[in-house]
Amino acid sequence: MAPKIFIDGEHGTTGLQIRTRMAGRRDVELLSIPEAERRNAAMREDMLNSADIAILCLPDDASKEAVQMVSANNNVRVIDTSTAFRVNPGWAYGFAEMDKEQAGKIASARFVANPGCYPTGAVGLIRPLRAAGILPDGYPVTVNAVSGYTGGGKQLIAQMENPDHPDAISAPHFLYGLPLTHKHVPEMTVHGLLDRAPIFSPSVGKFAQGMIVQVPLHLGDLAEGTTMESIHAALVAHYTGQDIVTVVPLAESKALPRVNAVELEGKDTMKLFVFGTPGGSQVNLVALLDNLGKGASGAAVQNMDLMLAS
Ligand SMILES: NC(=O)C1=CN([C@@H]2O[C@H](COP(=O)(O)OP(=O)(O)OC[C@H]3O[C@@H](n4cnc5c(N)ncnc54)[C@H](OP(=O)(O)O)[C@@H]3O)[C@@H](O)[C@H]2O)C=CC1
Ligand SMILES: CC(=O)N[C@@H](CCC(=O)OP(=O)(O)O)C(=O)O
Repeated sequence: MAPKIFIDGEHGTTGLQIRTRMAGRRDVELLSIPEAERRNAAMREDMLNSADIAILCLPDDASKEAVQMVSANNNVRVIDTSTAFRVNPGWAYGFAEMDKEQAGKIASARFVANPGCYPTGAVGLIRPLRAAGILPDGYPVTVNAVSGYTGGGKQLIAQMENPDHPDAISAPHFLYGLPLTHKHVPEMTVHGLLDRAPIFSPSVGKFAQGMIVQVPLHLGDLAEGTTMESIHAALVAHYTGQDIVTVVPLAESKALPRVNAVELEGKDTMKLFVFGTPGGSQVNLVALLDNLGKGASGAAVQNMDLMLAS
């Protein structure tokens, strides 16, 4: 019998994209409730408890409520796409490429926390350098990023796409998270293996799907002898053996005049770049992804497949 999958929040931005990715799959049975009943708690509870894997695509509070609904039912495994459980030690962090053991941890977990879009890029760049001893304790890491506006879900999509919306946003690019307390900072700190919280400055551009995450570094403040080439080599070594996270060759990066935020739109992969001048004193590490691909729905389906294979 095909395993049953229920996407709670299937009519939202992340849920819809998971459904699209699952369309035509015969190896799973999708459980569904009509859009008009999406907030019907009794129906959701029934579906959640009928599923082999429940994928939660809900705001944090609704996710916590859904987890309560299945907590006593050991037959249901959960993938949560919200921020609610990402630094909870009882949950496996759903970034399969972050360590060699992570895919196995996800595969055998009952509870998997899908990473945030920005942390996917930031952790993807930072963690290998911490693990290799290149990024020392106390380094003042900064993370600057731009996201497609679908990252803000249905509400931000309406504000960006509908000029008649009462809170319409006309800016082609805006900074937010200005108090520097974005909800992704704890996740970047914990899974980036940082001992000091990074300064995180997010922004949104007038494009639907895509993301650039930047981590600029001063080489002189890293482990002795660190160069642009040794950072690149550490990233290559970390991501060898899989094909979802690609480290772009230095010669290829050097030839690029610009990085296009929407290059990976619709794809579930992530590209990492090391920019700078050979022999120079600074580098800029860049992650390129689709906020709804490797940053959300693509990662959720990847995690579901790992769990189904176990
Ligand atoms: N968009 C993105 O790029 C990313 C999103 N995420 C996370 O994924 C989750 C979903 O976000 P996203 O898809 O963007 O959000 P959306 O607002 O687009 O969709 C959320 C869906 O959940 C429904 N919902 C809200 N509250 C409840 C409730 N109490 N009970 C049942 N259903 C409810 C909404 O219904 P209604 O229409 O009635 O509000 C809507 O269908 C969030 O936790 C978000 O942080 C993670 C990574 C990236
Ligand atoms: C553009 C935009 O608004 N992005 C969202 C993050 C999207 C994401 O990763 O979602 P989680 O809420 O699941 O972490 C934000 O900054 O809150």
